[in-house]
Amino acid sequence: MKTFDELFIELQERARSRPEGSSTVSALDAGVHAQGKKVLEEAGEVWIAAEYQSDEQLAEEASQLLYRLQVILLARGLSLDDVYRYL
Ligand SMILES: N=c1c2ncn([C@@H]3O[C@H](COP(=O)(O)OP(=O)(O)OP(=O)(O)O)[C@@H](O)[C@H]3O)c2ncn1[C@@H]1O[C@H](COP(=O)(O)O)[C@@H](O)[C@H]1O
Repeated sequence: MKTFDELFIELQERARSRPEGSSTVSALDAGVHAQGKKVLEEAGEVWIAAEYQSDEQLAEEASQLLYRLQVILLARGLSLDDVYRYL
């Protein structure tokens, strides 16, 4: 189990060290267009899960949306503090 902040630190480390087989490295290399499509895809899956699926499926889709959101922030060089100051 990890928190949103802990995941972001982990992804920053993946971006820095670029380990073989990392999903994050592949997603970063795919570029902003592909990253944006993933954010939209996962957001749609969250909506579908909320309307038609189980609590567990909703939670899983939400985790994927959070991951994809972090990837797009990371690719742009933003930190979580850049976002938190608007909360
Ligand atoms: N939380 C995630 C995570 N969520 C989603 N994904 C990626 O997203 C893929 C699933 O996306 P798809 O679009 O294929 O999913 P889908 O077909 O829509 O699947 P469903 O939504 O229908 O279930 C997975 O195979 C992963 O590549 C993730 N990849 C990595 N992480 C975490 O990120 C950290 C670093 O991972 P690596 O970079 O792979 O080392 C680790 O803590 C991982 O657990």
